[in-house]
Amino acid sequence: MSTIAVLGAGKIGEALLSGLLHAGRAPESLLFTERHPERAADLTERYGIASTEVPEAAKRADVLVVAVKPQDIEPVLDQLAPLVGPGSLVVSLCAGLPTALYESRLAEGTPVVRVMPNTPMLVNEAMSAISPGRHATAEHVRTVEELLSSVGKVLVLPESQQDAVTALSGSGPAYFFYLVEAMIDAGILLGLPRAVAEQLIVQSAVGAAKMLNESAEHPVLLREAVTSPAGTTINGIRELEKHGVRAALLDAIEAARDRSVELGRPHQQG
Ligand SMILES: NC(=O)C1=CN([C@@H]2O[C@H](COP(=O)(O)OP(=O)(O)OC[C@H]3O[C@@H](n4cnc5c(N)ncnc54)[C@H](O)[C@@H]3O)[C@@H](O)[C@H]2O)C=CC1
Ligand SMILES: O=C(O)[C@@H]1CCC=N1
Repeated sequence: MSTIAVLGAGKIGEALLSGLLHAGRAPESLLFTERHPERAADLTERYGIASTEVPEAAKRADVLVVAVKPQDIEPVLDQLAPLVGPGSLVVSLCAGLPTALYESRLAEGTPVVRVMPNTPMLVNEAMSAISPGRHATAEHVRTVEELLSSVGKVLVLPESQQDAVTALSGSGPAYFFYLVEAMIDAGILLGLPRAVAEQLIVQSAVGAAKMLNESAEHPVLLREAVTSPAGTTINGIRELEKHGVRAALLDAIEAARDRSVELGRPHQQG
């Protein structure tokens, strides 16, 4: 079995490690590096996965997954530069960072694949979009596709779409959580106990997600089926429209896309 090293075991790094274990990978086939020793010790205790340093990770792993914040990439590139080459496979999970950045800093011919996953990886329901860089072959793409398929769904897309993907599915779970949080608050406003409001809304979200996933019908039709003539739902919809919630979502996702572009800008070539 191949060895995978995650460089930077924060929220998404942990989600990947945990998801891979959940999918049946042996802890011995996984490694991670982490700059905070207490965090590293905690992860090793919880998951039985060993932490290491970048040179050891580069030596032992077939796949090096970079999962540090985009703002922390420079020292990682400096460390990787003398250690990786065409025989390695570098997978970047970093928002905004182009494969060209890695290619310009690592040995000529180093294959790089850019991925935008999301935290539902923790429960095997990730949505990941993957884009090969200049030196990544179909085989490299297959390797990354296989890896991420074990923790959710995968699409292979051109890298030019990665900033939009980041805004939609990378950040998307946060917007659903935000909506759920606001709806629970509404339950509190109406006088329901918090635990009851939570159960009502979370199960409604799970049910709605399942219908979206399993029904062949468009979301508009699913919504219409809940919206009875002169019923309750349409009164709520009128308020959502009055408050411009649809436009707010368009703006929010566009702003997230813009930030992804901005995160990559200092590293733009030429
Ligand atoms: N959190 C999310 O939902 C998603 C995050 N991402 C991307 O994943 C990357 C990580 O994001 P998060 O996990 O949220 O951030 P985070 O801050 O939770 O994790 C980053 C981890 O990297 C460690 N780190 C930083 N520099 C290091 C170094 N030189 N060596 C070893 N460890 C180092 C930090 O100590 C931290 O634990 C970002 O680039 C982000 O754009 C992508 C998709 C979703
Ligand atoms: O907020 C962020 O920058 C990261 C990337 C996508 C989701 N979380």
